[in-house]
Amino acid sequence: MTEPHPETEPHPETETPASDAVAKAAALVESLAWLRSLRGRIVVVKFGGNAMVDDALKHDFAADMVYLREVGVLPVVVHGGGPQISAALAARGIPSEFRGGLRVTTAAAIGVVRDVLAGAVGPELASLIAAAGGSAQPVSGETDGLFVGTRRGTIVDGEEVDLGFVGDVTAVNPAVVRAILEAGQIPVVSSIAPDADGQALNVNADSAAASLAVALGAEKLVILTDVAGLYRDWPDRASLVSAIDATDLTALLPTLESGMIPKMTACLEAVDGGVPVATIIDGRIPHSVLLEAFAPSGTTVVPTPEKS
Ligand SMILES: Nc1ncnc2c1ncn2[C@@H]1O[C@H](COP(=O)(O)OP(=O)(O)O)[C@@H](O)[C@H]1O
Ligand SMILES: CC(=O)N[C@@H](CCC(=O)OP(=O)(O)O)C(=O)O
Repeated sequence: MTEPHPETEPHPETETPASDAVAKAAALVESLAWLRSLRGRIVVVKFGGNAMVDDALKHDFAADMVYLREVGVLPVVVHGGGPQISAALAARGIPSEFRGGLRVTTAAAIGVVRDVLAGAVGPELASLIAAAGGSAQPVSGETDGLFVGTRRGTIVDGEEVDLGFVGDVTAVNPAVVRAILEAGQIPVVSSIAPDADGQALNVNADSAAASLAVALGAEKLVILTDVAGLYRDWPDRASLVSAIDATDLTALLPTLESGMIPKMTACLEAVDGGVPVATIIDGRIPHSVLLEAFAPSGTTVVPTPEKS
């Protein structure tokens, strides 16, 4: 009797692969079209909501960014930090309130906002990406002219409200972000923008992500949040919007509340500025960014189709 050849004899345990292994292989094959469409393209990802304050979700997010970069997509992260800023202000006894989804930022608060975003949250996220096997570079909007901001207020119930040191990004010089991408790294951007006099302004991170996506000519803007997406008739859970075009969203914007106002305004700005698609996804789900790539979820905003 001849001895079985170790390299050609089937291993008894691998003769019938488990069905979950087959499903994994199928998912990899399925991801090919998506990979091809995004390879070499910039995807701006706004990291925020629950995913920012849950350690396991933070690690999953960092791993997703590393994965994207390894397969040739160019992720650029813009991070939020609302809960961390609120905690730091409270610890210092500095009052803080939101109007129209934006934080009223006093002279006492702006330094804390900058310390939390650019001094703590951004560097921590960059370290997590490094721990997940990637390479990331924290960069504040104040670095090398990345952002220039202009002060803004807001309208609440028809009344103009002064928000203090809060701004919109009105100019972007993405050279520093491009240099980080070219060095093979993942930029992690904090949403602080100096005005023309060098005064730091607090910019909502969704809004900063949209401005950056437009300036970089990104292929996609992805915004993580802590709901399943945009609800047309919040809080009616049956009213989740899976896709909406810019015209329809413009009409819906005045009916939105709180944090959804800057978020959906950001999506609109992105697609109006030439980004082909902006998506709000549920960051409470582990690996939400990768999952969205395989199986679209949340709310997708697209430009208004041209009439033929
Ligand atoms: N139409 C709506 N659809 C979805 N969420 C809404 C809507 N209107 C208000 N919200 C609220 O907005 C929140 C998201 O905004 P925010 O808390 O600022 O998000 P994040 O922390 O992810 O930046 C949701 O958790 C929800 O409570
Ligand atoms: C003007 C304004 O509201 N700025 C935000 C900046 C951080 C942010 O946008 O964080 P999230 O994405 O976690 O909400 C703030 O002070 O909370």
